[in-house]
Amino acid sequence: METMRWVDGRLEILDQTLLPETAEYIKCEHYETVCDAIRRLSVRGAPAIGAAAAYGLALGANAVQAASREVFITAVEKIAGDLAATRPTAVNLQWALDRMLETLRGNTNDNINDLKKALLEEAHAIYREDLESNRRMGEFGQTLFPDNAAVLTHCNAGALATAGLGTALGVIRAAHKAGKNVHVYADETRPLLQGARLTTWEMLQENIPVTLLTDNMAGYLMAQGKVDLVIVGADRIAANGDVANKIGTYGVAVLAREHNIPFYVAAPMSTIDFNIASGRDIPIETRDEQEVTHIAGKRVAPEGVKVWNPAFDVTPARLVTAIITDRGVARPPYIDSLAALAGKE
Ligand SMILES: CSC[C@@H](O)[C@@H](O)C(=O)COP(=O)(O)O
Repeated sequence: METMRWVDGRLEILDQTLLPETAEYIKCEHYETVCDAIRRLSVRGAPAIGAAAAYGLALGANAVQAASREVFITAVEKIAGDLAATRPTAVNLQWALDRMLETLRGNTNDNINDLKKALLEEAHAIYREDLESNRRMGEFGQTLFPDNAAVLTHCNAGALATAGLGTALGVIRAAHKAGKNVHVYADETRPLLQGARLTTWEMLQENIPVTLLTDNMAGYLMAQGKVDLVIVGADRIAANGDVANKIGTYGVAVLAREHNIPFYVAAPMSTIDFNIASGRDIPIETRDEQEVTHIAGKRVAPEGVKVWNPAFDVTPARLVTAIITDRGVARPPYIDSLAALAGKE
C-alpha cells in the first residue's frame, strides 16, 4: 500500500490516522490540504513528510498564475513557507522543500509551465530516491543483526513513514529477507500509538513475527534477556550524533544501555542536520493536549488537568551504538563519521 501517490494532477495521501481499521486516501486538490494532512499526522514519519511537502509544493505551484518567472518564484516560496511551518522537528521537511526551491531557482527557463513540470519531476525524484535509500539502509543495517534477533522498536519507522520499505523497519525487513530469524517487539508508542496501530500492521502483513507491548513494559522485557538489539528511526540528527525521535525513544536508549543492548538508529543522510551542532538546538514539537487526555477520541483524564505533550525527545549520541545511513554505518565519534559519510571531511 502506497503512503502517497500522484494521480491525475493531484496528490492522494493514505490517511494513517484511520489505520489499521480503514485504508482510505485523502484527495488533495490544493496544497493547503497537504499542510493539513501533515499537521494532523495523516501522513507522518520524517521521510514521508518530506516527500508529501515536495508534492504539496508541486501541487501549489500548479495553481499559481504568474505573469513572470520572478512573480512565480515568489509565490512558490510563500507556499514552501506554509508547508515548512506545519511541523518543526523532522528536518526532512525543510530538506525536501529546499531541494525543490533550488531546482526552481536553478532552472533558467522562463516558461512557467515548464517550471511547474520541473517541480513535479523533482517531487517524483525525491519520492523515488527515498525508496532506493531505504533499500541501501536495509543492506547496510541487516549485517548488524545476529542470525536470531529479538528486536525492540519504538514508534513506526516503516513503509508508512517513508516511500517504501522504511528506515528501522526497512532494516528489519532486509534481515528477515536475508533468512535471519527476526522477532519484533513493538512499543505501542503513546500518545498516538504509531507502534500499536502501524508497526504491528506492517509486520503482520509480511508475516514477520511481532509482539506488541505497552511502552512501560520495555524495561522488564530487557531485564528478562528477551531483547538482542533496539532499532529506531529519527526525525533529526545533529552533527554530533544526538538523535531526535518519537517521544519515549530516550527512555528506551537509557534502558538499552543499562542492559548492555546495542541501540541502533536508521536514517537517511537527509535526516542529518549539519547546521545543528547538538541535540540541544533541535526544535521539539509540542502537540495538542487532547492527544494525552483522550485515547481514540475517548477522554481518559479529568477535565482541567494540566498536560505536557512533547512529540519528540533527544537521545544523546553517547547512548547510540551506531547510525545506519543510506551511505553506510556511522560509529562514534559521530562528529567525524557522519561528516565523512557526507563527504564533508
Ligand atoms: C522513518 S520515520 C522516523 C521518525 O520520523 C519516526 O520514528 C517518528 O518519530 C515519527 O513521528 P510522527 O509524529 O509519527 O511523525
